[in-house]
Amino acid sequence: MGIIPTSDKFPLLVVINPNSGQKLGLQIFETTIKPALDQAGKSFRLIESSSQGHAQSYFLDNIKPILTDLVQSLSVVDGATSSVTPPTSATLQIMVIGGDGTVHEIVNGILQSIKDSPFASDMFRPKVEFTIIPAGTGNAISTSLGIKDAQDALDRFLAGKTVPMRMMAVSTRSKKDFEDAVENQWKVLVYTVVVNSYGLHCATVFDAEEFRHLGNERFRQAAMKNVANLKQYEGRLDFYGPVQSYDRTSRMLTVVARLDNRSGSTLTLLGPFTYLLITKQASLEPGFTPTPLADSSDEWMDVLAVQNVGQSEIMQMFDATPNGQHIEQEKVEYFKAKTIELETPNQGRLCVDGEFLPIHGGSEGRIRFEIDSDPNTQIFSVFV
Ligand SMILES: Nc1ncnc2c1ncn2[C@@H]1O[C@H](COP(=O)(O)OP(=O)(O)OP(=O)(O)O)[C@@H](O)[C@H]1O
Repeated sequence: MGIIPTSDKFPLLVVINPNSGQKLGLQIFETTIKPALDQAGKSFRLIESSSQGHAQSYFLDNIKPILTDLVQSLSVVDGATSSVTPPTSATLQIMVIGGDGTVHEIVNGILQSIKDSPFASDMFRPKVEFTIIPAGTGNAISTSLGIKDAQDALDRFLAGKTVPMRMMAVSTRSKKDFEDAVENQWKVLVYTVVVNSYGLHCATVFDAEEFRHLGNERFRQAAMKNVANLKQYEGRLDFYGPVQSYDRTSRMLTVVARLDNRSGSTLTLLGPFTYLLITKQASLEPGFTPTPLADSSDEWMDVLAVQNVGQSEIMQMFDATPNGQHIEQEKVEYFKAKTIELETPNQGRLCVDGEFLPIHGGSEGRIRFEIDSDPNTQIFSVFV
């Protein structure tokens, strides 16, 4: 199913998740978004997600025909020879009325479809510009960009300035590739735009599903449940290549490792971890800024690590997260890195943008996190 442009401008794709957050997506569209788009003369096509995974499968199935139509609408026809010159790039605009989970699904649907295909190559590479109308629960991406509400997001879209929205690639190795020591054995399982977590945060997100009816409060309820029954999560974190660390004395990031040396790790944290985040966003919800130095556009992943602490240290950390002051606390470690591997001795669970991945344990079950630098996947930007 393709899209026939209704004008010389290709339509904006408006993806609504009616189930996000307080379920206000359709109302926000009708009262705030549609009148403004109509007034601006901006044509659009509405895509309403009907179930979990629908936005991802929609883009997996439809992004190639959509890009084909987009390219056709931009191709230049030579009047004399009738030859057609297709563009080497094309910009697709997607407005999401929903939360981070919907953005995550769209990104993964698009990349699953076009990666390693002629739709993302040196000959042709699309650009995808997101406008995120915050209608979810956490709205981490919007909150981190300082977007206050739907009207603010809309105003930024109409103003037209974008910045790159970089992703993290989460990879594993198959048992066979690991045993055969196959070169380039890492396979990307998923791309994440918000956060990968292990330990207390992951357990909290997992348990928060049962409190979904409580809105944002569900994370607090689930966190308190897990703090009351605090566990330590065994594992080691190996950093490769350049690493920066937050230095509490100078209150600055300092270089720990400069080399892009992939032969050995440049820093190791031996755990066990109470709390571990690897993220691209400063805030995960309004009033919760665990990685205040994160920038969704830069070439780093921000790491917040708290190793083997008790309830009082964790509560002290939570108390200081609204303004990011927890990074001054002794037990809180903060890094910026480009390639990280997590190895756990036993099976475990990883949270990737609100979804869950099993960790198989042992060195063959290592999970790699990388700030993705492939130009064929770094195609996303966001209006700011
Ligand atoms: N029509 C639908 N009914 C039920 N669930 C849906 C529907 N459409 C999408 N979903 C699922 O809703 C989930 C949550 O979506 P989303 O992330 O947009 O909102 P949120 O969880 O409230 O916000 P945030 O991720 O910002 O905290 C996603 O996993 C998505 O797959």
